[in-house]
Amino acid sequence: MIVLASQSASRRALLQAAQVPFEALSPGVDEEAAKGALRADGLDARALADALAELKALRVSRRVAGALVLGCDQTLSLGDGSMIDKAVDRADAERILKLLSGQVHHLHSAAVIVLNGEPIWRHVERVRMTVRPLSDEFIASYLDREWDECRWCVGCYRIEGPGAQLFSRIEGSQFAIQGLPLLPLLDFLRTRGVLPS
Ligand SMILES: Nc1nc2c(ncn2[C@@H]2O[C@H](COP(=O)(O)OP(=O)(O)OP(=O)(O)O)[C@@H](O)[C@H]2O)c(=O)[nH]1
Repeated sequence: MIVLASQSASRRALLQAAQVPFEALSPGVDEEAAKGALRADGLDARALADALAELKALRVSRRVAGALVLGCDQTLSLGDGSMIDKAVDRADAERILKLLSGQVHHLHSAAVIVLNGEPIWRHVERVRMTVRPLSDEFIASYLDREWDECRWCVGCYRIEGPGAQLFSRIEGSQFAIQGLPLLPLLDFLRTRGVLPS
């Protein structure tokens, strides 16, 4: 059994589908405040995802002595290294999708496992995402259908849903896009006897 320090339905679904025994606890982290402080320290997108994943796992680890606690986070970076946050409203989602249109961006999907307050494993997977050129009409119709679902997703897309229509190429793991670098995590869990080898 592991503890997932997350409120993400998508992360829970990934672990459930892979038959990883877990319980989920909310990390209770003010992510925006933490993100602001870490970015002020100059962390890039990859390091930021790793640090936030660790923070969530550490926060829950204090409450569950002896448990393997998994924290996760995702960040999205453009070619110039600038980062995109989750859309605050539908107009912001339109702005983001116009920014991503016809460009390559990277999604950084981090996972950290903490045991008794000590990080013992971490993995950040970078997925290279090529968005095809999107017309304003397509973006508007896509958000008409998908805004209520994709608003919780960094990048305004659910790759396993209509988000697939945004891309001409994806280089990396779909698991990592949906929420966490699953295969490296399963490798680690096998070494700990949580999963059968
Ligand atoms: N279903 C689905 N979810 C996605 C996709 N891309 C990103 N997400 C979700 O978008 C969210 C990214 O925000 P985060 O800040 O990393 O996580 P969160 O949802 O706030 O949840 P916590 O783990 O509690 O922080 C996660 O829940 C991801 O699982 C996707 O393509 N499909």
